[in-house]
Amino acid sequence: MSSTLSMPLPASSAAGTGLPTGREVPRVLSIAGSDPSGGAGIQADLKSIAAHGGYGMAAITALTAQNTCGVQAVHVPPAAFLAQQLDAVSDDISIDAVKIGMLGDEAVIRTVRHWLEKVRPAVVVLDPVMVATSGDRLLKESAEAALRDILPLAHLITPNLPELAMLVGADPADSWAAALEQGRRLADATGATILVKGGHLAGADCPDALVNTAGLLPGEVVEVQGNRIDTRNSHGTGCSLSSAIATVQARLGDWEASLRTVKPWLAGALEKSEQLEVGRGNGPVHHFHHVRPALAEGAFAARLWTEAQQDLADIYALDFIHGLATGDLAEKDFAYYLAQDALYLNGYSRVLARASALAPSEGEQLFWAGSSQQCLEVESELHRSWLSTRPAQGGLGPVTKAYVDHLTAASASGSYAVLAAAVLPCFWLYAEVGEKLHARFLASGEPGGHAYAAWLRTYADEGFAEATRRAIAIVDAAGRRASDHERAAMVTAFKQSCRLEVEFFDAPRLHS
Ligand SMILES: Nc1ncnc2c1ncn2[C@@H]1O[C@H](COP(=O)(O)OP(=O)(O)O)[C@@H](O)[C@H]1O
Ligand SMILES: Cc1ncc(COP(=O)(O)O)c(N)n1
Repeated sequence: MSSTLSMPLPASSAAGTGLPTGREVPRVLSIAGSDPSGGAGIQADLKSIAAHGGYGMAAITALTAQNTCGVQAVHVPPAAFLAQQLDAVSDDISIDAVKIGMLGDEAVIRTVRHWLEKVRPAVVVLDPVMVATSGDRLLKESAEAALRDILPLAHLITPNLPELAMLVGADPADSWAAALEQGRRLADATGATILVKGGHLAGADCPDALVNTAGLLPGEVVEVQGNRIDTRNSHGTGCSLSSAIATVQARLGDWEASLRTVKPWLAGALEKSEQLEVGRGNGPVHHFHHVRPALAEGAFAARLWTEAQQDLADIYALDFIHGLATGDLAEKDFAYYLAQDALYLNGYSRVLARASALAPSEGEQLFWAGSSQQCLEVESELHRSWLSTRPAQGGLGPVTKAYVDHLTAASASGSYAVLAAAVLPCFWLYAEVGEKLHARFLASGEPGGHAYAAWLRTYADEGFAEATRRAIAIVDAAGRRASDHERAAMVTAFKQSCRLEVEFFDAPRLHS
């Protein structure tokens, strides 16, 4: 073991205070090697930093040619150029946290050491990278002593078990207790906090622990439990963990809280790693597993429209629609349809009023309130004109009741988004069918003796078309804001209404 281990360099003053920078977006510098396959090194660091809301920077210590199967080559550029990179950053930018990864050789370590002594960043996390997951060396054996010497300049050191063993000059720990004991020894020797990681142990658990023997933590050992994820995609876990914890520490100033934030994220990144399908070996983790892809404007409405296509096709195939178009529809069927429409509109108006009550903005509140009023006006117009000359057709029909019940249930769900999705088909499908029927009527030369000519002309209402466009835009925006769960409920409510639109047009055949 290096003699310098017993003579730790003084850590920077901020190390002990653990004061958070309080910055919303910490500026985090990774000093590490490049992994062109994107899973480890600076590439993993920049993703991890961004995944935790930091602003990532990177000074490159070494270039590697590697992929998920192993390291093919390592090129360490002149250390003087690394010094230039580091100075370029620190001369211009306040750095809230530094993460140090692969250092490569002694000259690089010396350069980083001088820079750390000069700049004294408030948070320094050092991952003593020596050997890649694939077993390839990333630090020259001759540089191991120099690496030990730089450790006291770090506030947190994050060795895996083989690295921990090497740093304390012992055999790799074969139990968690032995690993913690080695962690204590390294904490004693460096004055830093050690993150002892359970990744290389066997068993269903995968614990990590912070170890500090200088009284910086609530206890000498602070353990954070975790379950072992069954995956071989562990390429870059150490890099990802250390840069994530540096970022969160810069914001929180509390190592335990930072570890408790980062560990579940890393577990999720390991769990979702399969989704990436990167490489044939030990694949990378999914750094952004927690970020849902944003839906583009119109994308959710487009999805709903796709869902509605079968119901639209079913509507066009109905005898009722066919009869309305040709004028051959039995008068009693039409009368039944109108009477049910009037009853439906009354219930629909109440549900739209509820949408108005739940609306998140005054504009939408006004839209639904206006639509609700419009419904009642159309209803009374139906009674005044079309229904005044036709005998009453009994009470509430079964489909009308089912439709109004469905909408009422959607309004009782309390979700504005679900309610808006449920009321949309009455705008959208009705406008679509009306426009088609009207166009067909015009194309046929508006035959004079057509029994439903006056009704078909009412379909050419630009005001209703405009209201429909607005309703679609409102539901689209609500869908984009919604959680996955709520969005799925919106689709279900929308589809149910589409189905009921089909049944509503078919009801006269069955119930008149
Ligand atoms: N299979 C796994 N399931 C859950 N967490 C893991 C797994 N493997 C590693 N980890 C976690 O990933 C981090 C890195 O650990 P480790 O694999 O020991 O280090 P390294 O990547 O440096 O070899 C630790 O937080 C560890 O607990
Ligand atoms: C450039 C670089 N830095 C670090 C590692 C170690 O990562 P891991 O041991 O997690 O594969 C690596 N493979 N490449």
